[in-house]
Amino acid sequence: MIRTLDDLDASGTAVGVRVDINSPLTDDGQLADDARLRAHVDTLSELTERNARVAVLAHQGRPAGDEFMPLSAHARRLDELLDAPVEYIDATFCKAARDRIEALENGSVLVLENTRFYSEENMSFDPASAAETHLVDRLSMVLDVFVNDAFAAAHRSQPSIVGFAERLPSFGGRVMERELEALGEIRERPSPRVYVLGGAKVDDSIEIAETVLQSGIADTVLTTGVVGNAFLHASGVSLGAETASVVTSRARDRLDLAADLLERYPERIQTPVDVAVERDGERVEHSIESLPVEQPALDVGQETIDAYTEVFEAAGTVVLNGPAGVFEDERFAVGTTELYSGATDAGFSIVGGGDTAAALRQLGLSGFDHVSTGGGAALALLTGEQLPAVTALDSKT
Ligand SMILES: Nc1ncnc2c1ncn2[C@@H]1O[C@H](COP(=O)(O)OP(=O)(O)O)[C@@H](O)[C@H]1O
Ligand SMILES: O=C(OP(=O)(O)O)[C@H](O)COP(=O)(O)O
Repeated sequence: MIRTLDDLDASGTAVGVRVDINSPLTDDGQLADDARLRAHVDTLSELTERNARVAVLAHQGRPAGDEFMPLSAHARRLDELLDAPVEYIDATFCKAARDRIEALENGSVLVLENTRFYSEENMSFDPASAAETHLVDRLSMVLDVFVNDAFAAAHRSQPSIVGFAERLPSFGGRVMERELEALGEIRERPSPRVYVLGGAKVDDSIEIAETVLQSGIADTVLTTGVVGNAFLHASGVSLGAETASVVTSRARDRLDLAADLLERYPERIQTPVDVAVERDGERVEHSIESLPVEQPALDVGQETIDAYTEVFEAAGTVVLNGPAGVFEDERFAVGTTELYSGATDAGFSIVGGGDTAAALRQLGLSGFDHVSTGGGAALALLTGEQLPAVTALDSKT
């Protein structure tokens, strides 16, 4: 068990809070979505209301990526979202940043610059080595305690995620606490547990399918999206050249494992029984028996939706990751809309994933028991892994 804000006497202390506000951006560098910022309001408000001096640590994008940007827009948005004053400095751990942290008034917030502007933050370290990095070493001089609220980055072993717990009294924030509570005890969630794996990260999903089936975390795996097409392809169904090419471009070396899983768990993995393609501008559905077709399969068909929805009705827990089709085009958003709405009928429903969250917002879908702020982190936890951020917090409790 990690320590939480309930265990922290925050008043007057300088608290470093690692958040994950890595967000989609518009072409001119503005925030396209502020869901991850809103998620951290509880933790940040609680600390300012308790008179802490708060230094916010966060990343945005990856080096050389389109979304590798400063955190100035994020700081402006946090200033709107929080009652406390929020300042921003385009420095992370140099003397100027440390001086600003020391000059902070109780109950105010300073957003430090993107941690990934510094090379060490883009590498993996064990906690003891992470504690020796420049970022952790120098910030530890001016911080009294550390709060990790960055659940969505908790599967990374980067200095700002795992290093501070070695140097400072460390606590999990409210997002971290809620996510671990909802996702950490997956084996204790009611059975049958059904994992619906869709989207386009085919190799990752095949590996997740293996882990959750083998460990018994999932009773059944339902496949949709490119993942569903990949399982069909692996089972020997001739989908047509276009769909096969999407599958093979997304699945580098895991299709053999998919074929193996279908043989090992024939009763526990389901693949689509029909797909939807575009013909003359219209959505047209084809049963698997009537394949191959020339056009790419862009969604699951109605019979698949019905069959999977029936599985949800008897499910204790449903975990969904990845859209069931190309939801960006409304003709092919049917599978995603119907399956995600259907999943809310299960005893307990959990959804996660960056594109999945965007799909839910775009399609106006809600009513889940837990919507995770994390994609990779949520799935790692849902396969029973312990996350590096949690290991670091745990070891110092
Ligand atoms: N049948 C399909 N063919 C092509 N792309 C698809 C298909 N089904 C889903 N996708 C695409 O998968 C993408 C999202 O997948 P992914 O990144 O794995 O999701 P997440 O970020 O939620 O884990 C979307 O852009 C969607 O258009
Ligand atoms: O957006 C994130 O992960 P996600 O896309 O798996 O939800 C986190 O900010 C982690 O980012 P990273 O995958 O660049 O380490």
